[in-house]
Amino acid sequence: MTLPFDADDLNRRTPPQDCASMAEVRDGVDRLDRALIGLIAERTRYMDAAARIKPSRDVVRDEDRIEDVIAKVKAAARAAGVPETLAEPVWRELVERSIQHELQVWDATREPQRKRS
Ligand SMILES: C=C(O[C@@H]1C=C(C(=O)O)C=C[C@H]1O)C(=O)O
Repeated sequence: MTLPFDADDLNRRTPPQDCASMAEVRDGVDRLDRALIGLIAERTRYMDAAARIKPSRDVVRDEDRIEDVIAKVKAAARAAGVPETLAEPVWRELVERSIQHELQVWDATREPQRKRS
């Protein structure tokens, strides 16, 4: 499997501790954002797969799995030195938007009579 972003593009960034100008800082942020979008794009393809696999619209939103995702992200954030106060709200929003996407895909790929009325 290849990485879902251009590693050469990312590798051209100046490490944060070596940045001497805001131009270098912003170039590094822009390169990371492109990589993050690539990762979020692939995360979204898993939402498409979930919409294909789940048997009913009622199970698109799974509260236990949401809390499992958030707990794992908080642990990963702690390990990586990312403040939980940054990671948790970002992921809660990402999951909510992902569920909206999954619901749209679920509806678009089912027969009209099986859609929510
Ligand atoms: C992809 C799923 O569907 C939803 C989306 C989730 C996510 O963005 O990680 C988590 C829970 C679900 O409500 C899933 O159930 O795993």
